[in-house]
Amino acid sequence: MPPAAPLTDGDSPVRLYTYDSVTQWVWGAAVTLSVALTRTLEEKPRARLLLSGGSTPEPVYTALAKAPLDWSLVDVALVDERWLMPDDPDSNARLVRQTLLQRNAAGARFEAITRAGRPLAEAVATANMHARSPADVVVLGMGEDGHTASLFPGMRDLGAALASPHPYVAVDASGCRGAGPWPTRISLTPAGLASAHTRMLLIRGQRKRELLDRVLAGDDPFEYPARIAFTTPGAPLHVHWCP
Ligand SMILES: O=C1O[C@H](COP(=O)(O)O)[C@@H](O)[C@H](O)[C@H]1O
Repeated sequence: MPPAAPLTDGDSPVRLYTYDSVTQWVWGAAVTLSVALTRTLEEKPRARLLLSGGSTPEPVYTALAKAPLDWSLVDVALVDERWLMPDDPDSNARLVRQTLLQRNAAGARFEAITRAGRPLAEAVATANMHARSPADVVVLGMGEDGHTASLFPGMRDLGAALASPHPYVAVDASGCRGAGPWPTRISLTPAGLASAHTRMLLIRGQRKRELLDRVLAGDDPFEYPARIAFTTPGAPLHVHWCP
């Protein structure tokens, strides 16, 4: 099924695609990602795909796993990770393994950020080393507090993360409700997002639709860090939403 037509015009830094049903949203987003990866592989020997975690993207990743790509040429990495081992049920690595890295996509190369016995600083350094290959396609999410990746409003080191020249940083989101029981995290930064030629934001539900309107009404990332998705110079942001 082809993606729904964007609601915003072609010059806007944000293109909004709305779907009537979850099924349409899943397939619209999955087809868009599959096309973006196919086009990348027409231009480059390998494609680099960065994926968010959380609860929203699961069915899209499951659908994308069926895409008829040469997945052995796709490097899959994470937008962010909680300071949990990659087999922890609450880790973003586990989500990606159980949903995307199946079926046709089982042959993709996956880089988890955390590994048993590896300290936080080393995990960040390794993520930054992998990120020397710039991201091509990035899938972002947005929490109900307006966070994206692991950049939370009110987070004490948010300024440093936003200004970092490095693609990944360690963050301490203690006291940020949206971080749940996992305050220590590793996050993509605007510097890490900038290279991607395809940026997608996957959101569902009326609350996030209303939040999106507030996010799009300004440009201060300290209020809503999700604004980096469209204020970071580079590619336009494709927002895929359904009720
Ligand atoms: O904690 C996280 O939350 C966001 C949003 O997740 P959702 O459950 O509201 O969809 C996610 O994008 C991020 O990768 C994750 O670490």
